[in-house]
Amino acid sequence: MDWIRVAKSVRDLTGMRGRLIDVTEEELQKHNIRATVGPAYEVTQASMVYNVSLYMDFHPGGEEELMKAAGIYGTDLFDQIHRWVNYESMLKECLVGRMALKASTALKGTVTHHPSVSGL
Ligand code: HEM
Repeated sequence: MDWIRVAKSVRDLTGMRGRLIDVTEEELQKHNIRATVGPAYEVTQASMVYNVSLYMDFHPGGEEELMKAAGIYGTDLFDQIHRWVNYESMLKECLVGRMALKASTALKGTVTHHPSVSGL
């Protein structure tokens, strides 16, 4: 069966029962391995987070390549290889949520190192 048919036929592909979540940095990093039951997450453009566990076996570039972007912000790698690929449509059923914005992310490298706010 091809990927599109699989994606359409599997009920609750992400295991999230249709719920979308805000994925924290910590949560994303936990999913950097391919688990048999648990998901491997991948982030692409617009900070969407996808569960690519099932797609893994269908990726024309292979599992090893796809796993390079698991658990991290994978957009740059993705774009270097195939900017033209319509991941949004291909992975529609695999969407887990969006990256949660952390207050400290915006401050990283600047205010966080200031002695008066070092507790951040
Ligand atoms: C996250 C979602 C991704 C999707 C939906 C996806 C999808 C695809 C598709 C549709 C192709 C075939 C393109 C064509 O023949 O024109 C492809 C090929 C390929 N992908 Fe991905 N990809 C993803 C991520 C990645 C990442 C992160 C990497 C590398 C780090 C990667 C590496 C490759 C390589 C090397 C090929 C070429 C295989 C070949 O032509 O022999 N892909 N991918």
